[in-house]
Formats: sequence, structure tokens, C-alpha cells
Amino acid sequence: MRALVLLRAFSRAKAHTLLFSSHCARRHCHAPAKRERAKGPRILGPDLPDIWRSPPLDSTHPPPPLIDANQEINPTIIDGNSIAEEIRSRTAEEVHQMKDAVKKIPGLAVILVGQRRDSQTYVRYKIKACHEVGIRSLTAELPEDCTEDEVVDSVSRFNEDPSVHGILVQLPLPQHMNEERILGAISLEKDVDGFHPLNVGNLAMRGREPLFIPCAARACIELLTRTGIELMGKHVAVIGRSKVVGLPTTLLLQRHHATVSSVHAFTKNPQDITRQADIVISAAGVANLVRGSWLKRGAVVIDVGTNPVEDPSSEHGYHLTGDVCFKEAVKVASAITPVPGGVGPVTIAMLLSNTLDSAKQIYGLNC
Ligand SMILES: NC(=O)C1=CN([C@@H]2O[C@H](COP(=O)(O)OP(=O)(O)OC[C@H]3O[C@@H](n4cnc5c(N)ncnc54)[C@H](OP(=O)(O)O)[C@@H]3O)[C@@H](O)[C@H]2O)C=CC1
Ligand SMILES: Nc1nc(=O)c2c([nH]1)NC[C@@H]1CN(c3ccc(C(=O)N[C@@H](CCC(=O)O)C(=O)O)cc3)C=[N+]21
Repeated sequence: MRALVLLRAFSRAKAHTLLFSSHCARRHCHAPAKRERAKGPRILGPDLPDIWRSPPLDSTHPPPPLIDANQEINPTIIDGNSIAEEIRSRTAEEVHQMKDAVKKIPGLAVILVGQRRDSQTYVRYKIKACHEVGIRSLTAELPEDCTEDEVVDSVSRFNEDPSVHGILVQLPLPQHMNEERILGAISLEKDVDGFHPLNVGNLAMRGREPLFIPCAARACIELLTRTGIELMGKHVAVIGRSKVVGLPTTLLLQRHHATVSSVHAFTKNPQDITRQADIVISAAGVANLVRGSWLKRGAVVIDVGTNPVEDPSSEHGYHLTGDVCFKEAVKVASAITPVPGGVGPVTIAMLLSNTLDSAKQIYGLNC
């Protein structure tokens, strides 16, 4: 085999060929253990409600204030790190309960092709997050010039591995590869990214339940609902329509009965649409695209964009910025997510949650 495939687990990451190990963090969790018997594999969708209810509000995330025309704005800066921590800690509890009940833990496999620095960083974050909640992580690293068949083989091995409940192929793939074929090789029951056409189709159709919802879309909804922001009947402008963020976010918002405008690269006068929106979610990948003048006074802003901007003064020669011009938006918005520290950490927490859900389905648990 031409490709050097490194299958490795989190803390044993050494440059050995075919090193295979696992690592699971031990958490001291005091939640009561549910001793449920596995009822055998279940491949039907989870019983998701048509609308995901807002979790009870706590004092950590007060809803944004109501804004009147002349009032000075003091926006809520939505803290993605603390919301992610809440989700991770709930996930860790459930992983612990699963271990008690069926002596198994969830496993997430990440496939990384090539040497992109940003992809390597995101994969590192995902592995670290798995470690924190007690999910086993496995990584297959393949070189940029490997063949498509080698990537598909790697997916197939993880499909067949019963200790793996979720498989993620880090995007983008090298240009010479057929993304559709590679993503299509992931078993539907392990598609924790939620990119399988059946998962996307079921998300789009009322009354149907996807097995998994893409993590960034779930993150946007979690950030809004946990901040006490109502979605039903609200006008939301979503900038971007990719399968990773824009499209699933639009679909998920519709399930919450929002009225959604989809803005993309061919939209004429996008600012005329965003200015009417109660909520603006931007996932274009264009730094500072959304100016203060694009927003209605009191709008809620969710900035998914994560764009590197050259910065000789910073340690790595660049810093990250969102799609939204934060210093302008903060003067107009009633609530806004920062970059970093907004959507990103919650997206990773949702990946853990999807992986846990997958393991729960496979072991027939509803803990
Ligand atoms: N924080 C997080 O958790 C995550 C952050 N990201 C970040 O989100 C951003 C988007 O990612 P992704 O969806 O994968 O990117 P893609 O490049 O796949 O999609 C970008 C989308 O934005 C649209 N777009 C591009 N330029 C403009 C513009 N000037 N005006 C309006 N729409 C525009 C494109 O329109 P068209 O379809 O017409 O080409 C496309 O639909 C990136 O910065 C990425 O790093 C991504 C995933 C998770
Ligand atoms: N199959 C696949 N699924 C994805 O979900 C996927 C992908 N491929 N390819 C790339 C994009 C991008 N993405 C991010 C996830 C987390 C942060 C994140 O954690 N950001 C932090 C830290 C940023 C930093 O400091 O480096 C923050 O915004 O605070 C960012 C971006 C997921 N994506």
C-alpha cells in the first residue's frame, strides 16, 4: 500500500506505521447510572421532536434585552465556550452512564487527508474534545497524494469496526478526489457529520427524522435557544448555502418555524435582505462581509465564519476573524457571537453529542 496510514489514538500519537491504540478519559461523574440492557442494534432514527425545545434558561445565559429606538445598545456577547462546556459536561455524564450500563464507550474516527494546517488544527480540537468527555478517538492520516480508493478503504475499515460509532472525513479533500464518492462510502448509521443525502433529505422534509444533523447547524440553534432567543415566526437571513453550514442551517431553522432567506454569492443587494432580518447567521467565509449597516437595530448575529487574516504581530502570523465586522455590529446588535469563542467550540460539542447519540442508537439505549 502506497499510503502511510497512521491509525492512532489521542495520547499515543507517535509516528509509527500502523500504530493503533485507544484512549478514553476517566471522568468522575456523580450522575445516577442507568442500568439499561441493550436491546440490540436499532437503525431507525431517534425520536426527535419536530421542534427542539429551548432548554431551561439559567442565569449564565440571560436573553438579550429588548431594544427601543433611542436606547443605547449594550449587546449580549454570546459565550460559545461556556455553552460548549455545558454540552460537553452533559455528554460526559451520558458516556459515563453508557459505560456503566453496557460496558461500552462511544468511538469517533476522523480521517484526515493531506497536510493543511487549518484541518490539522481542527482535527486536533476534535480529538481533544473526545478525550475530555471520555469518547474514544481514532485518526487515520493519509498523505495528500494518496488515491481515492485508499480513502474509501479507510472509511470501509471504520464502517466495519464495531467500536467506531461515528466517522468524519475532514473537508476539504484534495482537489483530485471525488468527495461525493468518499462521503457516500460512510455508513449511514455512522454519518455523524450528517452530510449523507438521506440525512439531508430527511432534515428537509417535514415529519421525517434525520439520524444526524450537521454539527455547525445544530450549534447555531443551540446558541440561539440557550440564549433565550425565540425562532418561531422570526425572519432569519442565512448567508451561505454549503452542505457543511448554510444549507442545513436553513433547513433546521425551518423546522423551528422561522422564515428563512437564503443569501449566497449570486444574491443581489444582500444587505437589503439582512437589514430586514431579526437574526443574521453568516457562513460565507469572507472576512468582514457583514457591516454594521447590514443589520437592523436589535438584530441577533451568529457569526460562523472562521477566516484567517494575515497579522505579522501575532504568534502564527495570522489571526482569526469572522464574516461579521464585530466592532461595527456590536453597536447595532442585541446579541452577537464572537470569533473565536462563538460557534466553533459549540460545533465541536455537537460532534460529540452526535457520536454519543449514534452509540446510544447502536446499543439501544435511551439514557
Ligand atoms: N465555526 C464553525 O463551527 C465552522 C466554521 N466554518 C466557517 O464558515 C465559513 C463557511 O464555510 P463553508 O460553508 O464550509 O464554506 P463554502 O465555501 O463551502 O461556502 C460558502 C458559502 O457562502 C456563499 N458566499 C461566498 N461569498 C459570498 C458573498 N460575498 N456573499 C454572499 N454569500 C457568499 C457561497 O455562495 P455560493 O453557494 O453561491 O457559492 C457559499 O454558499 C468558513 O469561514 C468556514 O471556515 C465552517 C464550518 C464550521
Ligand atoms: N467533515 C467536516 N466537518 C466539519 O464540521 C468541518 C470540516 N469538515 N471542515 C472544516 C470546517 C470548519 N469547522 C470548524 C470547527 C470548529 C472550529 C472551532 O473550534 N473554532 C474555534 C477555535 C479557532 C482557533 O482558535 O483556531 C473558535 O472559533 O473559537 C472552527 C471551524 C468544521 N468544519
